[in-house]
Amino acid sequence: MERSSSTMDEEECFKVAVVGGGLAGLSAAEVLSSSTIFRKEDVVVLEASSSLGGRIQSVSGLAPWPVEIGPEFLHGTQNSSIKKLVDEMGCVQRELNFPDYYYIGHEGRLLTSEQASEHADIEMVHDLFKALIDEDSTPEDMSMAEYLRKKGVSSTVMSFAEAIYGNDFGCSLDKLGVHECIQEAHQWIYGDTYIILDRPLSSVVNHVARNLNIRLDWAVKQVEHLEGGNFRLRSQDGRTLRADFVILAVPVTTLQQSLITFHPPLPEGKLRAAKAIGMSNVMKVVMAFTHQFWPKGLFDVVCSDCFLPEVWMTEYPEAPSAADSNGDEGCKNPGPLGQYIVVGFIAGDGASRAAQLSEEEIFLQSLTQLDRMFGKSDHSFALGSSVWRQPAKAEAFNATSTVSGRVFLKDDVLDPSALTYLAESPETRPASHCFRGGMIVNWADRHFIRGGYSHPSVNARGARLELAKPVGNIFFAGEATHPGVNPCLQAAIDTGRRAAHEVWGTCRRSSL
Ligand SMILES: Cc1cc2nc3c(=O)[nH]c(=O)nc-3n(C[C@H](O)[C@H](O)[C@H](O)COP(=O)(O)OP(=O)(O)OC[C@H]3O[C@@H](n4cnc5c(N)ncnc54)[C@H](O)[C@@H]3O)c2cc1C
Repeated sequence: MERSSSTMDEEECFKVAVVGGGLAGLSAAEVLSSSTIFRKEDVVVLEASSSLGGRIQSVSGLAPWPVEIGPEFLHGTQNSSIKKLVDEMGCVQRELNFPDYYYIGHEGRLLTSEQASEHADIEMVHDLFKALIDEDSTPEDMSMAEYLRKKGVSSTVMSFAEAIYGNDFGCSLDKLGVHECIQEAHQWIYGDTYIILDRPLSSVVNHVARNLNIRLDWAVKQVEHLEGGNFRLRSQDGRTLRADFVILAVPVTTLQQSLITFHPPLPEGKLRAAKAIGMSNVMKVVMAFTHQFWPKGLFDVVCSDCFLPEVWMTEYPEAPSAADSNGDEGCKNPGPLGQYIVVGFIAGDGASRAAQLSEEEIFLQSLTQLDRMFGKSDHSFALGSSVWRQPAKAEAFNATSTVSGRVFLKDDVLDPSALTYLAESPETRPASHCFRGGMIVNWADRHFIRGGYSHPSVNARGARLELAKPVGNIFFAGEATHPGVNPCLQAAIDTGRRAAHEVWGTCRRSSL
């Protein structure tokens, strides 16, 4: 093995290069850097973008608190590495019920979960999913859309299933694979509780990264296996370094789209496995309001037949919490637009369709939906009402236009004449009335991510295990390599730690 952090022909040499500074890569580097066989300087994390965290990102300026534009919740409290980590960090945690309301778009009705349990179509969706998981004999693999069609469900039931399950899984029903859905349900060991933290998830990232050797803006373009047995990694801008071991902790889209090339190429089976695992688009529409216009206690609404299939309301702590005093970046009050935040969550085909619209049109559709859900009915406004700025033609925008990550103010979105109209219509248009601005985040357009998260996919049996298998001294981590079809934060941590132990095991074997 070569000496670490040394230079050879002016090339730095490390024992391990971890590619990707999301939670998976950082967890891998944390295990290795604190092990008995590596020192901090032996392990380098190469992150393509200019910040750590990957899909964990928050923005300031919308609310009195950084708003998460990626993950927001801890899914489950049992057997969970992320839960253990935030407990160790002393984070205050709040439990949430999900979903606690349903909105039936075509009927214009808002139902509590108790009322929903008496709604035949909603109950049928839950029963069909439960029966699929509990069935003794697994059906042949197919998409959930096909499975439900075979069960003869109505278009209304299909549309509930799309909003309740498809959107949550991060894809459309025609991409959701029944075998991996069953596998996920059987291997889900974390429980059903949703947790939200008193501080941004970037605090967890910073905590894991606190003692690591990190290079930002280091986008790996090529991994070359050299004759001496080690690897040369080349960045997009031509820098190089060497390492004895490589851990790839990048999103599965990076392999699917061959954004990193390998010499010699990775085995065909590895690429087939990567391509078998679906990762659809996910879009978040974050909106800031000056007032709460929804019933007290309402947290989350799953909406069928609507532009936004799910919305949730976030109330941020009024007093600064521990995170502020810890001096975490982005936690200072930046002068919020509103105290009340509503997040619209769109996945799969809905997100891809929305990405073709202008930002104005996306806000228009979202606010009109919220007005209908929570305002007194007023038949005088229709979708696309002329009080809004005339949206530019959809085809004038390509997908990139919706990911500017820019904060839009009300005036950017509204025609001046609309302001007078809305001032007079707080009851019928409660959301538009107190809307102050927002942000649209289209994850397919995040250059180094290119999608939301991996979802149960058709004909993907065994693909995650195959993706996770080492190729020589190249090891694989990241949520899509979790065998439990689990695209969550704990999967990122667990796969990173697993890859670190594989490197460690290989090192120990070679030194015996
Ligand atoms: C909108 C959204 C909402 C979500 N909600 C939740 C939630 O509520 N709860 C939950 O548990 N999970 C949620 N998730 C999933 C969760 O975010 C992921 O499971 C987790 O963050 C994945 O971590 P990772 O390290 O595997 O990948 P990533 O976080 O994607 O990290 C990969 C890193 O690799 C870097 N990279 C890519 N290419 C290169 C290259 N060539 N060279 C160097 N670096 C490179 C990327 O920049 C990135 O930093 C959500 C995801 C999204 C997008």
